[in-house]
Amino acid sequence: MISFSQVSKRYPTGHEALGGISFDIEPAEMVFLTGHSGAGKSTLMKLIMLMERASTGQVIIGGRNLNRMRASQIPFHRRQVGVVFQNHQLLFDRSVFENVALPLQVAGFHSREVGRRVRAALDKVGLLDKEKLNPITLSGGEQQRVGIARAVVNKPPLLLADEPTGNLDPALSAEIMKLFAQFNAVGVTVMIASHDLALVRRLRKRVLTLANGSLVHDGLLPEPQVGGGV
Ligand SMILES: Nc1ncnc2c1ncn2[C@@H]1O[C@H](COP(=O)(O)OP(=O)(O)OP(=O)(O)O)[C@@H](O)[C@H]1O
Repeated sequence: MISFSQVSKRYPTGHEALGGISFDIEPAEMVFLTGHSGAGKSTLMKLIMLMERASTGQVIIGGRNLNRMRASQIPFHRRQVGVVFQNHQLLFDRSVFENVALPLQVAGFHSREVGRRVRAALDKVGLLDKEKLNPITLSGGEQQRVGIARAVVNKPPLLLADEPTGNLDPALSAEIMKLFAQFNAVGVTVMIASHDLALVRRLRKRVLTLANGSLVHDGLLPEPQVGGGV
């Protein structure tokens, strides 16, 4: 589903955010992306969304080579990739329903189909009874759920989340991760950037770790050493 082959990204400032990264993620895998601040996590996700282009190397998403993708094909590509941000980027002058409906309206769905799909997405994140509310009246965890419903409403095969639990307490963070795992269980490929190593470790999924733009670990995180000795 995601294939990076010797991918580097140098910004116009001259800063190399990623240097020679290679990895493959199969359809329906769930992986975490970790690393220090500035390690290159957001840059890697921006390459997948085609918000940035690789300087060298090859990025293939869902069988399509992004290096060769023309500008006219980018909207179609973006519809295949649901994105969840830390600050969820909801519109506070619209209802929960309207926020989740946006991607479908942009894609030109008929209003009856929009209603059906929005309610299905809100049901999946447990917010069906809040559709008429303004998201500003919701808790942080509920707002993040609205962001997730919006990301999955047109059923993308790939879901990316950049620090989706950054502002949430541990219990809410675990709930949000459970939601991602549920989407993954029905076949969605999921990639989540997170600083929360304790939470990531508990979920026992593959972890890609970046340091200064290089991939320094790929696999399960080792269990923490407790107490030392034996
Ligand atoms: N548009 C840009 N122009 C120039 N440099 C950039 C740009 N975006 C990111 N960088 C630099 O590239 C490096 C990687 O940034 P990136 O945002 O990918 O890191 P990150 O791992 O997501 O960090 P954080 O966890 O703090 O979000 C940083 O040194 C950053 O300053």
